[in-house]
Amino acid sequence: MPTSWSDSAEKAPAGGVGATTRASRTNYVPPHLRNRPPSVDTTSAPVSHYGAAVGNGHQGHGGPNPTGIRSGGPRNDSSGGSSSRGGGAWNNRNNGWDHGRARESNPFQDELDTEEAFGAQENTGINFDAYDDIPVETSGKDVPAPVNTFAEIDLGEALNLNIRRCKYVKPTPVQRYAIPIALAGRDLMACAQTGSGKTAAFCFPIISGIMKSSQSGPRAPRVPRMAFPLALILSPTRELSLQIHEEARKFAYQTGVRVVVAYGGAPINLQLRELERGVDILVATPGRLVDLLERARVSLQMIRYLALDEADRMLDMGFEPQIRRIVQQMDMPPPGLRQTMLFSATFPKEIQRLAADFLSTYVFLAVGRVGSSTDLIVQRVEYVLETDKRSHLMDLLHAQRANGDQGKQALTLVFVETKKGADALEHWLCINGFPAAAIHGDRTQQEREYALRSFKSGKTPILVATDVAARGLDIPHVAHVVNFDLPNDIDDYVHRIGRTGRAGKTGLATAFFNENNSSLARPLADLMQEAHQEVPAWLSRFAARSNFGRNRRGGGRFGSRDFRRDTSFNRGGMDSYGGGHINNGYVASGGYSGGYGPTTVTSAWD
Ligand SMILES: Nc1ncnc2c1ncn2[C@@H]1O[C@H](COP(=O)(O)OP(=O)(O)OP(=O)(O)O)[C@@H](O)[C@H]1O
Repeated sequence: MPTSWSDSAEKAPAGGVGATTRASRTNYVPPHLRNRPPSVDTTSAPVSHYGAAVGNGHQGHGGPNPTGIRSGGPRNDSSGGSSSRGGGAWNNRNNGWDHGRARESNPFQDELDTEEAFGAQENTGINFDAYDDIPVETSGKDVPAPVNTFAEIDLGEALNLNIRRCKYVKPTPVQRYAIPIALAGRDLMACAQTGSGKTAAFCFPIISGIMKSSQSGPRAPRVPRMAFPLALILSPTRELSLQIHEEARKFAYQTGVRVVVAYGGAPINLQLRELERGVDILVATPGRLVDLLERARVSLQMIRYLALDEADRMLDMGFEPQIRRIVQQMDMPPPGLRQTMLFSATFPKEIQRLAADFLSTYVFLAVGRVGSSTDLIVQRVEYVLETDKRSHLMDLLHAQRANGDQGKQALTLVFVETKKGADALEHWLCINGFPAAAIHGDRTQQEREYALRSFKSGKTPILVATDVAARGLDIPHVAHVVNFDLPNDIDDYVHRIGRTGRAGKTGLATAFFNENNSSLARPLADLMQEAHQEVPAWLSRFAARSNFGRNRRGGGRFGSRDFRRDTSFNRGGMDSYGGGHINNGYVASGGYSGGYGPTTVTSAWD
């Protein structure tokens, strides 16, 4: 085992300039140098500022490494790396890639700006003590063993350096399990609690896989103005796609793997231009991707990795037809020929059943909630009549302000049911002296992004949101989530409160409950109990009266359980299910039940 992962990354300078020239770096041939005729190359092998040797005469491709040829298809990009601001002219052999990388904008800069805005830099590392007793369950055939450190995984030096730049010292539980599974080429359905690092869990293997396979794989056809990404990451909202893109750019910084984002509400021409410059990993929302496919500007025939973030949401009634279209009815290779990874904090069994269509002999991974990060969120439920909600919220905000919690560092996210309700509450808060912004599907994309920026920076420390902001968004310093209107579905509640208490930090979630929320009483009481929260007596009485939602989540200690464990399912026979394994002393109960109703599609979702 290597001494320490940190040891190796530590020695590299922060900017990467002058970093090592070790062979692992030379394998990857950046997009714009692939499939070029051998004629114009230099005879020497200049070493790039970043350690990647380029311009060697071998077959006209990069590097002194004789195997450093990637046949993965034409990449008309000049910028190199993942930045949209990369430079250099296309086919600029002498300084193209190197030059492009040198000009790759630093994706870590925005983070520095945010840290500055919030004053003293916080420890951004995960509080790993909070994860020590986390139950983990895997099922499927021949599940690869988990790792304890990044050092145990061969992710490649450039990626390791970026992990260190991200200040990730140890992998989170989902990363410990998911990364080796994905690196082994296995399909994966992973259910892990909110804020536990799922993005990196699917990005690392994709980036590493693309880097390592640069010398193998089939050639993409040469079709003018058509992009052939190797990996596709789909997410349900524009903001989440943007966030994944930002994260992936950091992980891919100076690796030569180029990440492009395409999402609705933004000018398509800019996105087309980015695609024309070459793309290895495409992060997209389904609607915009369908548009690009219909315009024949993107082909999925080279896809080797497909990741669905918030996969249960992507496969519910709202998105499923579009996802089927993209994954099954276009030119994407079928399961088995591509690697598919589905991630979410919640995975209803109906959705698991649907998802199985997209997977081949997959591993199911569940990282439990009890004794895990959801415990970091203190959950309170208060009985509040509809007519009293505003004054109740005002009391909360005044108390926060009096306690000094509403300082620059404490952000409050308030969830409401409707877009109109969001507008009205934002207005009311502002005229009552609480700077607020709002985000929902009727706002223009510019307005949405502005609201999010203003919230993140602390300029408007309150954000009123519909469910468009419920999933995936990783906003540091959100100290309080208020469910002004509770959702109808307990899984939506899980995602909403997960906007606080992220990466091992603590958070507070307050819900306003009244008769209108009766159907949520039982699953909410169950969830709170599981997470060791105090359940008010009146809520238990509501729950006892209610027949709704019994075992709604069906996951017991986990966000969900592998539906293949159901006896009914097993009778049907599925050869890919190879039994299960539970860690940390938790024993499989076996007897969990389904009971999921149809997934609710909230009106406010974009
Ligand atoms: N190994 C790690 N060490 C320290 N911080 C990490 C690590 N992995 C991820 N993080 C940080 O944890 C935070 C949450 O990660 P991420 O957004 O991927 O969570 P998630 O599981 O996708 O959450 P959600 O279910 O809400 O989408 C991010 O700020 C990320 O940078």
